[in-house]
Amino acid sequence: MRSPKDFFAPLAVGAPDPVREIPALPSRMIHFFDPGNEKMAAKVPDLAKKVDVLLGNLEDAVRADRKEAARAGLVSIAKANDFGATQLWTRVNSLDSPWVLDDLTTLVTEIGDKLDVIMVPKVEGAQDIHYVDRLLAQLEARAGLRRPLLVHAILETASGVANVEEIAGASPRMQGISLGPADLAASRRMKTTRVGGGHPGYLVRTDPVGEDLHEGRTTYQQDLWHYTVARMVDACVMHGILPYYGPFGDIRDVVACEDQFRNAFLLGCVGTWSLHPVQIDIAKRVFSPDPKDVAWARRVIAAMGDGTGAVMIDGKMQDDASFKQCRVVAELADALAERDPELKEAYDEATKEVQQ
Ligand SMILES: CC(=O)SCCNC(=O)CCNC(=O)[C@H](O)C(C)(C)COP(=O)(O)OP(=O)(O)OC[C@H]1O[C@@H](n2cnc3c(N)ncnc32)[C@H](O)[C@@H]1OP(=O)(O)O
Ligand SMILES: O=CC(=O)O
Ligand SMILES: [Mg+2]
Repeated sequence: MRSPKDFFAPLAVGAPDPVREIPALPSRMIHFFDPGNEKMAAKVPDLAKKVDVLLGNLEDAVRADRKEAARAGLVSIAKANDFGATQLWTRVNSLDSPWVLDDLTTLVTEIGDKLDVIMVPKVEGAQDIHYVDRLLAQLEARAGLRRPLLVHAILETASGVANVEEIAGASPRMQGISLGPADLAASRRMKTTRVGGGHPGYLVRTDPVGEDLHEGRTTYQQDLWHYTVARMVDACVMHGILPYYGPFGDIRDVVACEDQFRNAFLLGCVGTWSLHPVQIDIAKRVFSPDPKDVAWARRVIAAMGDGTGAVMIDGKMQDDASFKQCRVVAELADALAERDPELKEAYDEATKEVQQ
């Protein structure tokens, strides 16, 4: 184990100093595209204006015989475009694959100055992050990078879930963790065949009302991902990094997609993945706090002064704890408003209405 004293020392001579704090940049949607797919690649400059994060995906969903085209495509897209405030991430192939070494070597040396975060799939434990950490330091030194690349882990194996706290704290590069429900379901041998979302068979039923065990009993579908998302959020917060929901594969079902995203938002996630352009606006809507909630939060903060004591607002008791919740909402709204003039207007408008 590294000594805490050495945690923020570079892992290779000439590599940049690790960051001490993970920047809380807007990342409501991490938009996946296949950089080797010409149609998708052509949409990237436009999409960059609409999303917080663009992610060039090299792993699953890219055919084995297209891996090299995807990698080369990402290099040329990154070189040809300036994405402004939109972050550029990549998802490399898994650490046991024949492609990952070339993914990391090529991307860091060719476009390391353009990339913000490297997403690592199928992370099993801290050892996987340690491997990537040292390799990135060596490559950063070779490329002469002045800013360290950050690392994002996908939580998609049973052992990854069992080790999630140590993964979250394995390196100062750790930026965040996303739930990977599809691979996680396979790893756990869950009996589902979907990419994220619920399942009608996972339910609870009210007690019987009479002799007939079928009559008058309501069922409620339960969330398959509640435990994992909640555990992931705690691990991330404990280590000062950011939690995300992952993919929702039923592209047509925009309603259930919004529900799944909102559950994750309410539980503490800061964003999600968008797999198709239709999911971008859903993520934006869900992961930007509602103007009414922002107005309420600002009102509570104003009424609470230094944040101690208790006050009554519209019949509801507010104290230090609700003040802190309101600050989470208000600070997120302020950060998003800085980037999005429409949101700023909506938040300020709702705040004015509450003050009148
Ligand atoms: C479990 C996991 O690992 S999830 C993460 C890995 N998976 C992915 O990254 C999947 C990314 N998304 C996709 O590959 C595609 O969206 C698919 C295969 C799901 C659907 O693609 P299509 O059948 O082409 O969808 P559709 O016909 O609705 O697309 C409409 C247009 O949007 C484009 N488009 C679709 N998805 C994307 C995207 N993610 N980014 C940019 N453009 C896209 C299509 O190329 C098409 O362009 P066109 O109008 O010029 O023909
Ligand atoms: O990579 C994502 C997943 O759900 O698997
Ligand atoms: Mg996966």
